[in-house]
Amino acid sequence: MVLCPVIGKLQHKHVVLASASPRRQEILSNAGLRFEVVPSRFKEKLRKASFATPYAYAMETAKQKALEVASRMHQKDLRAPDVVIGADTIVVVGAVILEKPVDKQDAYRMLSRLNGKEHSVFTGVAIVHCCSKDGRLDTEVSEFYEETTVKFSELSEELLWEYINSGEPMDKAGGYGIQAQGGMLVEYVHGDFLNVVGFPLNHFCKELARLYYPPRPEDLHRVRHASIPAVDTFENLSDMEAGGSDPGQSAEGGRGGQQADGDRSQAPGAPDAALNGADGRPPLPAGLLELMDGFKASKVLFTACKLKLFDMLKDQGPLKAVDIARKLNACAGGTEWLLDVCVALGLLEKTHRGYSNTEVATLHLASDGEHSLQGLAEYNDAHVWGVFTRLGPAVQEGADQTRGALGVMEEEGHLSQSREMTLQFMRAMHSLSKLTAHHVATAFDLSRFTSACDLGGCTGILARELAQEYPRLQVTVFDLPEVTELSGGFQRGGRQTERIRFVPGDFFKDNLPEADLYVLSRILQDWPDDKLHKLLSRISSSCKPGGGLLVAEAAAEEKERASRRPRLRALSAGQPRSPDEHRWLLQRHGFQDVRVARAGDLLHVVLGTRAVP
Ligand SMILES: Cc1cn([C@@H]2O[C@H](COP(=O)(O)OP(=O)(O)OP(=O)(O)O)[C@@H](O)[C@H]2O)c(=O)[nH]c1=O
Repeated sequence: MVLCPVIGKLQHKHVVLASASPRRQEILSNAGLRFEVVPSRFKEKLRKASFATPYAYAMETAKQKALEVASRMHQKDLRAPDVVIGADTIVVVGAVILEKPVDKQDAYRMLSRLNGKEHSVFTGVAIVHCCSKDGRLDTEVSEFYEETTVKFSELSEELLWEYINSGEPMDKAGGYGIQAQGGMLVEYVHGDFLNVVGFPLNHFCKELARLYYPPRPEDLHRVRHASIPAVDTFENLSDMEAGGSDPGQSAEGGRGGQQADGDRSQAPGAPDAALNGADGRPPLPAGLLELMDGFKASKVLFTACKLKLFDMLKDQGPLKAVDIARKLNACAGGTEWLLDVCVALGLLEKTHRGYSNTEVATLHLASDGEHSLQGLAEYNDAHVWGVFTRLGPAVQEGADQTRGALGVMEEEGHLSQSREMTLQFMRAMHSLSKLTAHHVATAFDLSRFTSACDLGGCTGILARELAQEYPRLQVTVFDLPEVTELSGGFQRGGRQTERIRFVPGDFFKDNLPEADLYVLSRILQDWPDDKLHKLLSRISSSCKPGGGLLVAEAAAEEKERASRRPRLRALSAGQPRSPDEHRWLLQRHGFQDVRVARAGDLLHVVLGTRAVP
């Protein structure tokens, strides 16, 4: 019996599972799918370091597995199957990717790494639609991934070896099988269990639904409308009809989809195949409509954050609209309207019990979480929003282009503002740095340094990460007095904070604190060339031969420089520089052995060693 109608869509197709994994076969046949098994011969040997994220690696491996089977079958019979499914499961702990152990020692190394800790299990899936044209194989690939968090209990050596000797770990990523005896090692699982076992069935069905059941405009859920005049054009349905409001996608950025970099919105001119009329009319310009409405979605997000909606639902959800309105002291109709739009944007979920946060909202939009981006939302609403309303005049009148079309930076730094504005800016930087600090601190091995000075280190998030990562390191955070004065409010306890001190000063005017390693994280892009050279030359004079300079900036490889996020940021903060430009800048200021590394999805990091002058 096929429970899920979308699986039925594959019933009359020749479907091939390009996998030798008995678990994948079982999961898919239990779901009612009929398929042939043709294990892939693709060797899992892609260079992991060349992928920005572990899931990009898993998706690419899954794709290559499926494509290898499709082309082998096509070569053999000059006929390809209709659909080939490939999958790859990896276990990720810290920055390390674990696949299947090669022997018992390897299994022991893997299980010891996982012992007592949380890790992620990613399965990348590729669904390849094949068709033979004039003896040639044409393929269309849809790919996605699913992440599940698993925590292992503290396990004794004896138990680990007993488990290894059972033989179970050997054909399983990370060296364990959660569905069998390995389940005894696991304290908790967050997310799709079957994803850990080897195949994310639920996400697979959603992907099939996306492919086989494109939404008809009349089926799309209309947002009920109370009266909030500034954004009332929501009623015209363009968000919905444009297909821009798939909850999981809009809120979670890079999850799933064809692109691994998170920038998966459709290009404005690209036709939306799902809505393309067969009657010769031009296709609906879905990407364009989505662009036109982008500002409304941002404002909804900012407003909900400002009302502390996500905090309320984190602690008290699910709640009915009337109760939320009462607690907010707001109009019931307007509140319900806002809540429904948040549901459409993937920020909230609605059930018969009321509204509750989605996972992404609890993680990133409640104010107290370790990964909260509330500060960034608040700053964008209070400051950046207003700046962008001046884009038209700025373009016409011509602002200082090296500082971005908007030329928003003040002469001597953007913090010469009110205390509240400074705090808002600090909260925004704090939110963002929490996402990136670990990647910056670990992009290179910095253990040879014993003292570091983070110039413009703001609330000390990166300093904390450095101190945590390098137990010998003393870290100075050097920032403007108005910043260091307020930084106390951002400190959390912890042993490493004893090795962090805050020193007030202006890096253009005051003596820089002594250090073996100077750090500039997201500083250089804010300054025009003259200021940048002044700053680098001051660092170069303070840095002793053998000392280091670490620069972290927005990832701006050539191909990414044309992409959306850096371009938009460039409007208010100037053009991002590429890793090669940073390498050249460091060399020009007396640093040698300059190395470049990627730090997570958002930044690249450059490290140079001060040469003897
Ligand atoms: C974490 C975990 C993994 N696995 C198995 O680990 C293999 C991963 O390896 P792969 O490279 O993705 O697949 P494969 O087995 O080599 O098959 P193929 O698709 O032919 O490459 C798959 O089997 C999965 O079930 C479990 O059975 N239970 C678990 O808890």
